[in-house]
Amino acid sequence: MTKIIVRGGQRLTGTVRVSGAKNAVLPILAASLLATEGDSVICDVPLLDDVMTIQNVLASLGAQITYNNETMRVSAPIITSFEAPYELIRKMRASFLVMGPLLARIGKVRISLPGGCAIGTRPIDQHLKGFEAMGAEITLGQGFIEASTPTRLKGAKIYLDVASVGATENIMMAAALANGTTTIENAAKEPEIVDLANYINAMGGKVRGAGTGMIRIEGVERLHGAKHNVIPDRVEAGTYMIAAAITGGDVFVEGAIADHLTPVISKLQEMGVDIIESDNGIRVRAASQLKAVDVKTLPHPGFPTDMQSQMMALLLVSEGTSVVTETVFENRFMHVEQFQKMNANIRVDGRSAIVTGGVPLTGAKVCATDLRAGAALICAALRAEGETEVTGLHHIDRGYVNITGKLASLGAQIWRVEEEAETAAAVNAVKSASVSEAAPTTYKRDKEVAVLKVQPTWA
Ligand SMILES: CC(=O)N[C@H]1[C@@H](OP(=O)(O)OP(=O)(O)OC[C@H]2O[C@@H](n3ccc(=O)[nH]c3=O)[C@H](O)[C@@H]2O)O[C@H](CO)[C@@H](O)[C@@H]1O
Ligand SMILES: C=C(OP(=O)(O)O)C(=O)O
Repeated sequence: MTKIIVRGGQRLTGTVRVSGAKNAVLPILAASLLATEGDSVICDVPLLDDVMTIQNVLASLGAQITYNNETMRVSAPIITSFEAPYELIRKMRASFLVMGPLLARIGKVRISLPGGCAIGTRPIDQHLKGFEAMGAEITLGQGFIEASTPTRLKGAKIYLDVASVGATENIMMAAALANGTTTIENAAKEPEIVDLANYINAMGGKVRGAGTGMIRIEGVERLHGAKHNVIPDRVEAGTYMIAAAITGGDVFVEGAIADHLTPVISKLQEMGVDIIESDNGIRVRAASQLKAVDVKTLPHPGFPTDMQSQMMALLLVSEGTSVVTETVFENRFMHVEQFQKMNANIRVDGRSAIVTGGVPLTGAKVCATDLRAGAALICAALRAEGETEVTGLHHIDRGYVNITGKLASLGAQIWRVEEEAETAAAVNAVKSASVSEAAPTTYKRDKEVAVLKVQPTWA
């Protein structure tokens, strides 16, 4: 079985560079479907399994895509299908974000209910409510959603019952080409929403207020391709900050934007970690003895749920008792059972986990139950006595570029063992190579000859 092996006890030092943000690049690539003319050139695109999945989704809909040197070029003058392939949509939550662009661009879409990390029921009612308010007719059945609109979508006033990141993004993209103005109230405020709005505006869109709870989108008739640099991944940055702190290390997280990490930084400071912010990154210096703190996850600018499990790893080695409360997803404590295999003292009580810190962690065989759980287990393993084997790597590969190589460069004793020796050579070469060395890849649809142009019904 493919696994990561960590031998704990090394203090991390040095510099680690943060890649482009997964949760920003995925909606941005979906939004590139909105451009009827010109190529989009997206820079700082991380080499992640989720990025491969979204580019395959785009290719299946008719987009032409190349990827080289962390730059993805997307051209979608013709949309050839209104049906997003089930086997891709079920892999990843963000693939559902093609629904808004397809509805806006061609007025028709058939898509399955999305997959993604199994951290809760993750309904999509707020996305659908938004599209319906804009005039889409939606039918659901047998795990599929079909939506269509006989005319261009209409601008609407939409209030989200929950400040959903995905619903805000999907509606924002649909509204960009709608007839009239859309307002999204109780919109999500995450930095990834702002990045998407900046990209849509670079394409000729008119989005105002992104980053606040009220976003106003004036629809335009057409959008064009644009060049855009993806923001650095705040969750990846936060993960390396925790990795540094848990080993009592001294690490410069290059590219991390402190403004995007305010709640994480402030919790680390409360625990006694020294944080030095600068224009091009964040330096993390940790004492060997840290204090317990309570943490409650909330939508941005609250403490991010995507950092909850990594923070729990750090609390395991801090003096005192902490209460970690998860309010965003109802099933995001699956890492607790895995931590317990490493001798952690944690008790779950409803939406809270009570962590008794300071108990020595020991290496164990553990499994990544979701993406961030996997990262958190690696963090804990860096501190644990002895060797830890982490399996379930398909989760980690969705969201971390070369995590073993990056941690090893900081002095961690960590390596990846592939299932079969032959695949090891190939996979490691791709994962560890700087992306600039990777050959450009062109993704094309299988049936290039049978191009079916899907015209909007109102064209
Ligand atoms: C690809 C991506 O960007 N993923 C992120 C995105 O996921 P995602 O966009 O799926 O998360 P949401 O913000 O939509 O979910 C937040 C909460 O709202 C609920 N909800 C959501 C939509 C809806 O229609 N109805 C509803 O009830 C969800 O079940 C959840 O309890 O934001 C999450 C919250 O910061 C992060 O953990 C994910 O990493
Ligand atoms: C939950 C996450 O991703 P997704 O929404 O794609 O499942 C995550 O990035 O931590």
